[in-house]
Amino acid sequence: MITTTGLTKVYRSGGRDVTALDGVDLHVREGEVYGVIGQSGAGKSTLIRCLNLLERPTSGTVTVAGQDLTALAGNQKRANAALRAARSHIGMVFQHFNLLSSRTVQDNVELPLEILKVDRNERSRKALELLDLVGLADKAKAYPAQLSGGQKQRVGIARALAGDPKVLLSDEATSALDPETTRSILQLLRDLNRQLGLTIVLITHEMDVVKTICDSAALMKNGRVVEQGTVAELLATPGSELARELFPVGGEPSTDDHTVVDITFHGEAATRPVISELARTYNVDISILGAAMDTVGGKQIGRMRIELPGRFEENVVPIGFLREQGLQVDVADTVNTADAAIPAPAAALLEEGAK
Ligand SMILES: Nc1ncnc2c1ncn2[C@@H]1O[C@H](COP(=O)(O)OP(=O)(O)OP(=O)(O)O)[C@@H](O)[C@H]1O
Repeated sequence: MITTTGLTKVYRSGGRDVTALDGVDLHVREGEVYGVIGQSGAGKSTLIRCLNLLERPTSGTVTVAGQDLTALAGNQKRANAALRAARSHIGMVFQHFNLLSSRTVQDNVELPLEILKVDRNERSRKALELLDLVGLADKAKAYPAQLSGGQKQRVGIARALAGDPKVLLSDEATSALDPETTRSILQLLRDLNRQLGLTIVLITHEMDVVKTICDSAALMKNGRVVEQGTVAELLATPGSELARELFPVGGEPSTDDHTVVDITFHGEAATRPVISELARTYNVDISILGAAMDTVGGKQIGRMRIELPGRFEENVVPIGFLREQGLQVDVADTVNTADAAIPAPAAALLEEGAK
């Protein structure tokens, strides 16, 4: 639904160039909720603003629903009209709602339809339908100042849906809201995604948001996407920073003379009793140091940190067994760095063990 290739944005600021986006290749599938996460200054806002050409990229392309928006962006009147038409199929929700205080809730939702020159009766019908969809049918005549933060964001979402968008972009839509209201807005976004088949790209700095509603995620650092994929793919990627943040497992190893292993369960492997099989097959005592299980997109996913007696060299075969079960297995390099990917020599030994 959305593809960017080599997307680059350089700002000229105070006589020097700031590269906010540095060759971003993004792939968002139709109907998914896609989270972009990263620290302040990573380039998230710039990216989302480039997706609907609110910000004009310095180079690279943005294609939404098969249409190359960057090709439409020109200075001629016709190009602008084409871009406006394409943009009407991309809704946007903002952190601070951006409602007009002098307009009623209904009139705020009608605004994009006025710009699209939809007639008065149709505008009114559509706005009331959308307010009903976001649970605010009784607030049509209220003014933004009379609403709570969560209600304001519901109006912002209804307004974003006015042009029947295929894509909804959300720029930190829940950052200004308390945890309870955040949950209800995320639930609303999830419901809209399912009911309307809406593709949603949301940017956030909160891992919990990604965990609650995202099917896929990308991690941004210094204007680059350093990891991206479905949650299951990320979990299956050795050393994935996103996977580690999504499913942190704590637990300190007891002594140096043990091997600490982080196991990621997803798909069919999540439902099999692999730990007890391991203990029985190899007659080994296993300590569980930490674990986190969750349901993501209706599938059980989790991580577990276990400790096996003996050094790594003595555990090559049991670890090989775990990998044969289709589990993602990361062996701690040394004590307290158990989240590290399998170190190269260890990986070589594991392959030996598997033979
Ligand atoms: N209009 C601008 N002019 C100059 N530099 C800018 C402009 N907008 C953003 N930048 C710079 O581009 C980089 C990326 O900023 P951006 O706002 O996209 O990051 P972000 O990840 O969204 O951060 P935050 O979470 O704090 O909003 C930063 O170094 C920022 O200072």
